[in-house]
Amino acid sequence: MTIVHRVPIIDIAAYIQPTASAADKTKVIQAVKEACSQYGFLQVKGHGVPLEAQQSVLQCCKTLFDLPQDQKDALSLKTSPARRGYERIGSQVLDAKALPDCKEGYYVGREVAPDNVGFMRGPNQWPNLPEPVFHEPVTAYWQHMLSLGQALLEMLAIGLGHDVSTLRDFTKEPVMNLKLLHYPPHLSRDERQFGAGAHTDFGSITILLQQPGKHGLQVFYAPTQEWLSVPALENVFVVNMGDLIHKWTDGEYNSTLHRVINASDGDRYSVPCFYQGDLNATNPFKPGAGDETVEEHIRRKFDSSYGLSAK
Ligand SMILES: O=C(O)CCC(=O)C(=O)O
Ligand SMILES: [Fe+2]
Repeated sequence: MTIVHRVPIIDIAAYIQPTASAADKTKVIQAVKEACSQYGFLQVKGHGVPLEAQQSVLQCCKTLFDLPQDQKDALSLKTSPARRGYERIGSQVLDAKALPDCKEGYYVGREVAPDNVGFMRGPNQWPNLPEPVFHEPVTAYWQHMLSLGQALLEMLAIGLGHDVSTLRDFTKEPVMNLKLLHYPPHLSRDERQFGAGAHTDFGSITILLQQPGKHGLQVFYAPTQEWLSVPALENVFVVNMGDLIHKWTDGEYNSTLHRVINASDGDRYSVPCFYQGDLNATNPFKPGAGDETVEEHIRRKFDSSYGLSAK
């Protein structure tokens, strides 16, 4: 019998609901742990993020990327020390063996005053759109991701046998950035062209919202050397482990290669949320081990993917 491998869908409602029994919470945590070890990826439902908030942020993608090119270029992330703002199609090379990615993107994170600027810290570059059209739905979605990110990290920590309190420094003032993404229709016949080249994510965890029905994400499953397609399902988030969690758990939670080829006829929008963590934190699971900080790790990985020198 052939075994079909697929990224599991896990209902995490029992962890989030205060009234759920301890036994049900344990079951969810165990299922999450197994998915993180085997695939490095899971899909979550029962997450508590309102569907309208998801639909609104996807609409924000369309509104933003429909703006004239010069208005988008005026928000370029390359001029922002906080690494917030817009990148043109072809700006990022996620896989050095492939062509530059066929996607445009826009990073937005916690709003920080201009006098508190630093790496991934500082003001956002908001487009010239009415606040209820862009700023407000994006900010509301960011808040939902912060709560879901916290819950997921707790599940990961408990699954490894730690108390939730071990996450205190790491989740104190976490850097967590949304990336609004637009993949135009995939027209190239060049095998080296991807929407997003094969890569692992840099940070701790990524919570990805795919536009429902717009498939395109593929995850590498090393035991069988297969690329597994992860369908774009409504009200289901894709969650994956980043390089920090991989390193900090000695690979027990796997940071897995993935890539995107827009498999739909038209445009594809998606919104990954990169939960990096508090920049000053080190490995919460091995305090005092002398690891590099979150900032040192992220700066190295992020800047090299854009050809930026570390500042
Ligand atoms: O757009 C997607 O489905 C995934 C994007 C992704 O992997 C990334 O931006 O790191
Ligand atoms: Fe990714």
